[in-house]
Amino acid sequence: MSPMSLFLVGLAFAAFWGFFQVLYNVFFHPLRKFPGPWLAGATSGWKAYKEVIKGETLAQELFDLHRRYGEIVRISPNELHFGNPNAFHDIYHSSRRWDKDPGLYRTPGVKSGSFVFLKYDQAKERREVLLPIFSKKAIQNLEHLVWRNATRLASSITKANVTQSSIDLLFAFRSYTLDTIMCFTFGNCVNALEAPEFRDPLILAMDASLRALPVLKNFPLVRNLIYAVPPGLVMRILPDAKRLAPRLYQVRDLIQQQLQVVLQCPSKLDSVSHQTIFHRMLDPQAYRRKSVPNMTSLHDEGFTLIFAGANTVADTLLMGHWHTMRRPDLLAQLRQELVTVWPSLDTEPTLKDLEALPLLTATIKESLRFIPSGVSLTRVVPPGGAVISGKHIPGGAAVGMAILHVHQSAEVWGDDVLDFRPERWLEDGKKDLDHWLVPFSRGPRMCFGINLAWAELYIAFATMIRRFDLAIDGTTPEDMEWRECIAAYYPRRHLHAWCHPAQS
Ligand code: HEM
Repeated sequence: MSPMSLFLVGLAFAAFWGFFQVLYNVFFHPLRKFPGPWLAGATSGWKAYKEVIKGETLAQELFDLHRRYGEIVRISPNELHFGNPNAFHDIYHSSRRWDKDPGLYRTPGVKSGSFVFLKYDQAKERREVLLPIFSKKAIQNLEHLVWRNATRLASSITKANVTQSSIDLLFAFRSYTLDTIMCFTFGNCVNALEAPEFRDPLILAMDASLRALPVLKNFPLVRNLIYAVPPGLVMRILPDAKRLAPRLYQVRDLIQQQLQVVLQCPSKLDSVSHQTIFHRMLDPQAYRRKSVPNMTSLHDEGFTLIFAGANTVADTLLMGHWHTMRRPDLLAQLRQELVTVWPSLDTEPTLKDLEALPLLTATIKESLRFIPSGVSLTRVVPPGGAVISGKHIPGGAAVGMAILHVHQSAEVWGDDVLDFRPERWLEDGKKDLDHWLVPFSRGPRMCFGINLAWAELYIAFATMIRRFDLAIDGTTPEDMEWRECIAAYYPRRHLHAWCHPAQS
């Protein structure tokens, strides 16, 4: 058979297979009775089209889809999205140790990090090893490290101020959180805070690589190819490689280099005053089975911890500062409150002092409510099915709910749900709001960096508001529109602010 005939036979076979799949999805699939756009139920191409070709944030469109189709929407042949906030607590309940969905969690191309383990048991084993370095007590003992990075952030901003430039707060906050997570986990920070204009190569590479994630999430074949084939070959065979591949590989390489710095010179760890992932993961005594995982596991854990820990905190700071700067009255009240525990700029307060400030705490909670988190954190319903939000869902279905849909539910937060109003946290009878604040998710796979995150948030908010007179430099609400790329990607001009040193 000639190559052309072979090609035509292949094409015919693919067309037949595609047709057969659409028929199955529409008429025989266990989820066929769930409502949603017809095309979404028929083919996963609908979601790919929205997320990759149109570059949309599906979570935003889902508000409209839930209004049209009800509280459960079929957004892919085997995936349901829930719109009722109660469903969040059903899916991410501590008793539900469901697998993570490979469709989403294989996207980063690593398999053995806390964030990407599909099975609860694997995640639990690793969590037991790492939890001691992320416990509340461990973080309290290391708050000086966070303060040190916040002070470095302030001094880099002050230096930039001398040249009369406003600050790119997205990259400034990401530099602060990247240095902090690197210092905690690797004991070796990249000094992103000292990079000119906060544009460290790792910051730029991590940001640019976000754009590749929707492609990798929606096209498993592409991603398997990209991760399996050596970079040089990928560059030749992938049409969009020039834009996508170098950044992805750059991030991996840079993190690998950081690991190597420590692995090749273990004595570096002697000067680190705290336990890092190296101390924990390479200690056989930390494991029930008393054996340590291989180097790939160490790399995967480092890689995912950096992604899980850096952008999330920075994006919360970004949203919080954007909204707070738009309310000068709030900024002034926060400054007043801070002065009570931080009267002279020469002596910083303690984390405990900050935690006792009601308005600061409320502002952080409200910032966490505004976190740009639109990804549906999909889980696989176990065989036999489960009841979610009062409905029976067949086993094998991927189910999830974007945090955005809990945080923007008017039913929970009231008609002013879209207003940034920290005061809501201070009003009487609003204690139950905490139940609906779920930025770190809930249940057995809930974030275990929560204590570090809160410490970073308190210390950075306090530093920025106490040390600087802040004002937005030309950023518009359109600039702040983000695209869901598993993490948030800001395609327009980043939030820029004037940060003039405050009088002591
Ligand atoms: C404001 C900051 C943060 C937010 C909003 C946040 C949010 C989340 C969410 C929603 C999850 C659940 C994801 C899922 O279900 O797949 C998660 C998991 C995780 N987070 Fe965070 N996170 C933050 C900071 C951090 C930090 C600082 C670390 C530091 C190491 C961290 C490490 C992790 C890890 C390792 C997991 C995976 C846990 C598991 O699957 O068992 N996070 N985070």
